[in-house]
Amino acid sequence: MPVSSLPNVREFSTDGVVLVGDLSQADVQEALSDGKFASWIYMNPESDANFPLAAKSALGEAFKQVTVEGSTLTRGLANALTEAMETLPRPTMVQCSTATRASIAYILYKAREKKWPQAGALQRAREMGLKFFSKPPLAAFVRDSLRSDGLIFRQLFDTSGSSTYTYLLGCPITKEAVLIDPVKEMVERDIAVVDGLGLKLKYAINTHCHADHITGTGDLKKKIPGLKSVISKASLARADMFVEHGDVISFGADSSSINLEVRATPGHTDGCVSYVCDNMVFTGDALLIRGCGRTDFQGGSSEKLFESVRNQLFVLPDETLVYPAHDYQGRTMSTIAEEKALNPRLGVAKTKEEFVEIMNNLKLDYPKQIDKALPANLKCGIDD
Ligand SMILES: N[C@@H](CCC(=O)N[C@@H](CSS)C(=O)NCC(=O)O)C(=O)O
Repeated sequence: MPVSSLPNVREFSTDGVVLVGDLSQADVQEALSDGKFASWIYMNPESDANFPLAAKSALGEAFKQVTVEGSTLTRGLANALTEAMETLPRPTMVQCSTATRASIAYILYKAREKKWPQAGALQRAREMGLKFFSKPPLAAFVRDSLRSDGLIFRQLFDTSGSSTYTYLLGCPITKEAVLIDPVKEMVERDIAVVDGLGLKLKYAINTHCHADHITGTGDLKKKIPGLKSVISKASLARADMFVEHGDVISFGADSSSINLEVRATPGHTDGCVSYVCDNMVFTGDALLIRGCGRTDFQGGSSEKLFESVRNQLFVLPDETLVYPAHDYQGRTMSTIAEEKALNPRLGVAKTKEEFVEIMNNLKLDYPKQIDKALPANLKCGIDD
């Protein structure tokens, strides 16, 4: 009998992982035949009537029983499941009553392997149709397990005039930290916040080559030896490290590293990227609160921006927190659900044609600092 005919079966052949529900003893024997499975994880207690005794006897150390039920849903359990998935030989069978809890083991393992932040992992789990979403306590367990425990986070505002938000993210264990979109005029403030929290800056990251202010990256690099600047390759700006869609910037402790997933979100400029971290997305000027970045200079394209927001940002879980690079009305954050419903330019009710029409008629003044900001930012914020 092929594995595909087992009850509630879900095969991830490239990972050598099969998720399955309760099996008859005959199915267990069949699954073990010809060495089809080199390891097995069973998620019900040993007392369960369907306990696959034959698998335990045949596989010895490669058989792991890990009870996944209400009272055991802790970070310790998530770590044990992930470790079992990482270390057991392939192919491995992951079994529970209906393959619902088994899907938890799979997403925890894939998120660690691919360094997906929580929001990115949950998006992919949804796209894969993993069954744990059908049980709210299990979905909550997965969400909590994928959070970056104790992540340090500060939102800092440019009071010198550009209304830019700079974001500080830090690891509570190693104290490594990154700044997203620092502003030249606010560098002393940023350093004071970093020092005050006992953090060590590793990366100064830009979402794009800004036109309205000079990045603080160059000055930060002068003051903090070893600090690396980061920007997208497509921005054509100077930096120590270039990122592209799909890259992950990691910092913090190995065991619980903090991951920033890079998503290309061109349209405001061709080199715009957004960074997904934990349950947040830092959207730069691609998606603003109830708005979006203008598309009338720096290679801007309304069509591209529409695709970027719809295909890279609105696919994130609804509860993902949106942190933009600017707000001109004192708003600090939004969510993907809010922007999908309420963004007057590109909420889901708007077509691409309507969006392009809106963008063609914004009639915004050019940013006051554009003539000095653009050349400086192409050189990592060095103003000469
Ligand atoms: N008045 C400001 C510039 C305001 C502006 O154009 N903001 C940009 C982002 S910075 S290039 C934008 O895309 N705005 C979209 C919008 O709808 O406001 C200045 O002079 O700096």
